[in-house]
Amino acid sequence: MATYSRLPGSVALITLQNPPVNALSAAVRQGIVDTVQRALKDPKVTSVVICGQNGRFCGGADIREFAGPMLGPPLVPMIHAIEAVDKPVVAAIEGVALGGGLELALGCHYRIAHSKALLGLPEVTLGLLPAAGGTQRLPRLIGLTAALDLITTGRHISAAEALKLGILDQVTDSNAVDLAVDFVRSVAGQPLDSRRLSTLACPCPPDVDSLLDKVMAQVRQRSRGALAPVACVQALRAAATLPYTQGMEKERDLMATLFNSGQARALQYAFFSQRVVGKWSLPSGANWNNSTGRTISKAAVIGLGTMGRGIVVALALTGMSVVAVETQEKQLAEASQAVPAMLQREAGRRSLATPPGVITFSSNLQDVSEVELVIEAVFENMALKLQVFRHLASVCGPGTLLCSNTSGLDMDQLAAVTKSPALVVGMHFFAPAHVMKLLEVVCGPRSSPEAVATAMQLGKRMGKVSVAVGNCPGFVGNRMLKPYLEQANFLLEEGATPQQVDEALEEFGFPMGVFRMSDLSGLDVGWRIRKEAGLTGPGVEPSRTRQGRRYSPLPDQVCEAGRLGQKTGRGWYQYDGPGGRVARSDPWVHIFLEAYRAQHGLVARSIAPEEILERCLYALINEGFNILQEAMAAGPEHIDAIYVFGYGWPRHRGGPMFHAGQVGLGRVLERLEHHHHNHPDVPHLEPSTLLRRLVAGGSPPVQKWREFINKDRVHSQL
Ligand SMILES: CCC[C@H](O)CC(=O)SCCNC(=O)CCNC(=O)[C@H](O)C(C)(C)COP(=O)([O-])OP(=O)([O-])OC[C@H]1O[C@@H](n2cnc3c(N)ncnc32)[C@H](O)[C@@H]1OP(=O)([O-])[O-]
Repeated sequence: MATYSRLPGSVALITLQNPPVNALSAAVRQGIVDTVQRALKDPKVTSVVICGQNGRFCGGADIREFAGPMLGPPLVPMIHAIEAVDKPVVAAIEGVALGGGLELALGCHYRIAHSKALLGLPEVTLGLLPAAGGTQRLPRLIGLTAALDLITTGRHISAAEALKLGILDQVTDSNAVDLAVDFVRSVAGQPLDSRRLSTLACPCPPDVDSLLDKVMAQVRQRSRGALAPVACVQALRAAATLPYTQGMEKERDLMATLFNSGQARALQYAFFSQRVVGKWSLPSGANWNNSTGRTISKAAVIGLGTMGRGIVVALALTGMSVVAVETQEKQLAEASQAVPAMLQREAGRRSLATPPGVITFSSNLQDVSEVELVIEAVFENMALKLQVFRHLASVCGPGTLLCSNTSGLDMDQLAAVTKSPALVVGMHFFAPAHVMKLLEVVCGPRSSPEAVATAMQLGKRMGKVSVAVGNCPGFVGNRMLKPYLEQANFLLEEGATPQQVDEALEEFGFPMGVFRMSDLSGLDVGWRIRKEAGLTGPGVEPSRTRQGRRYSPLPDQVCEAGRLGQKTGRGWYQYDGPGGRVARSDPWVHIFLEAYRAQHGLVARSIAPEEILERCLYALINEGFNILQEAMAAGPEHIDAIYVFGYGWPRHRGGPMFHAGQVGLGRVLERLEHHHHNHPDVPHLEPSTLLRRLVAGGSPPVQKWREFINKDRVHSQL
């Protein structure tokens, strides 16, 4: 709703009320229509201020309403009516003016904001465009070039930047509503024609066509198949080339196409998934709402390889002091050079409100005795990690939280060698740890609510999307990756090339296909894990069946040839030299694959991109169903957030589990059955019981899966 009050000096104050972000629900829109009418009709009112309750102007259209029929007054005529009012209307912006919220402000004649306010048109991130006149009014106000940037990226900008761009008329460090009220009194009676943005011409550079073509080309390349950024450019072309009314028609038509697309549904689902995962719970009943985490002010990181260095930076960026420990002198010397530079770069990029914390480098584990939380980030080797945890248990106080950055080892085994297993929890970062948004918080069977809450809160402080997961080999992300990688290798055996597999996945929307990604991460990482698992190495029978199932030794053989990826200048592709970035097809790989197939009597066949996608993605999705059934993830949103934020799953496809729903669960089941029939020695292709159950239950939408999962859970950690 919206409330109306009359202030001294003939000012009407309209306050939007819809906590927590005053989204423009049907009731709020109706409230605005009614109160604006009232202000218009009241002869004693000469000017109007619109603000939002609780220091937040407006977070835009109510996204929850998008799923149902459109009720209440529509936004476009409502904003148009405000613009047409013959009494000055000022938007007093505190907190946020995003999406429809900023569009509402653009319909007002003046905009005044608090210096801490954030503004933006983030609709593109929801698969939409600013369709309440945003694509037509903003370029008329700030020019085509700046509007293209804001609308196609959806980025939030500070009040200072908005002032510079000309979106705001004034910015204040004190109360924006009070200033707006004073201001509107001072402009009452002045002509408003030049303040009605819809009547202005759009300032454009002389070579408008070439600018639009250039931006369109950039957007197409960056968006990896997403429709909304392209539609945003089309709408802005209309703003630059057509009269306002026709521009609005174009905006409406483009919005209609986007609104009904699967991509918009996927992106809105991704928006809510990101928020759902913050609300973690444990089987004990402990959850985000009833558990208190500790506020950490001093932490330590053990191991300063690539991951450890990134973790140190991520922690220091929160303002806490960090003890960075590395026992190998050479590695320590390198890290103490590299880490401060990384910190400085990242702090500069983020323009931090609080200065970064102090980092102390040490080669002595004893130096962590005073910290409140330790993150172990040594080599992925259980014996080594156990040794570190035993040492930590003797050095640290019994109340210290001990965390491991393991990417898949048993957290409970690590907890068992400490004095307080309840204070042991996994914090699985993704490389580079100070940049990547995902954090898997691994809850062992003995992890206390306090330990989980602390890790989740710390993740939030570091700006991560933290997802609580159960303790199983590979946790959630890497466990699902295993069948995906496995299928990619099998496809090479059967006749595909690394390029064909990568192209199919990149066409789907991944920033990099599986082989280019493996070259970037280093092929030795997986090789070491397979050796630890006894799947390869001296004494292991070199057959294509290992541990009772089909196995492809191809990646091991590539490593044995000294090809470890980008770092050695050769892997599944060739590069310009060690550390090179541009992947080129390598004749060596083709000859190697042919020789391998000939040696094993395999006849290469032509493999269509559809089969590549089905085999890789459905195997991964199938493992996701197993994970849900075993309660290693609390819901499909958790898996989807992990894949979107940690594994490059295209956001406009929602995540693997959402994608399965979009394809149709029946279809996924049928194709898995088909591929399992053709490859009975690949257990990962055998459809999960949960998937069968969901299909038998009528393939409910992803939001309803929990009802089936809870009936079906094998054992539960989350
Ligand atoms: C014709 C139409 C044209 C128009 O152009 C279309 C639009 O405007 S599209 C819209 C364009 N606008 C956007 O894209 C802005 C989207 N919103 C944001 O970016 C952030 O929420 C914001 C920065 C505002 C606050 O961040 P923060 O302080 O970290 O807080 P938080 O993020 O944790 O959210 C708190 C709670 O509010 C909920 N909720 C939030 N916004 C909306 C909404 N619009 N609606 C409904 N609900 C919304 C959110 O789900 C959460 O609920 P819960 O049940 O407690 O989990």
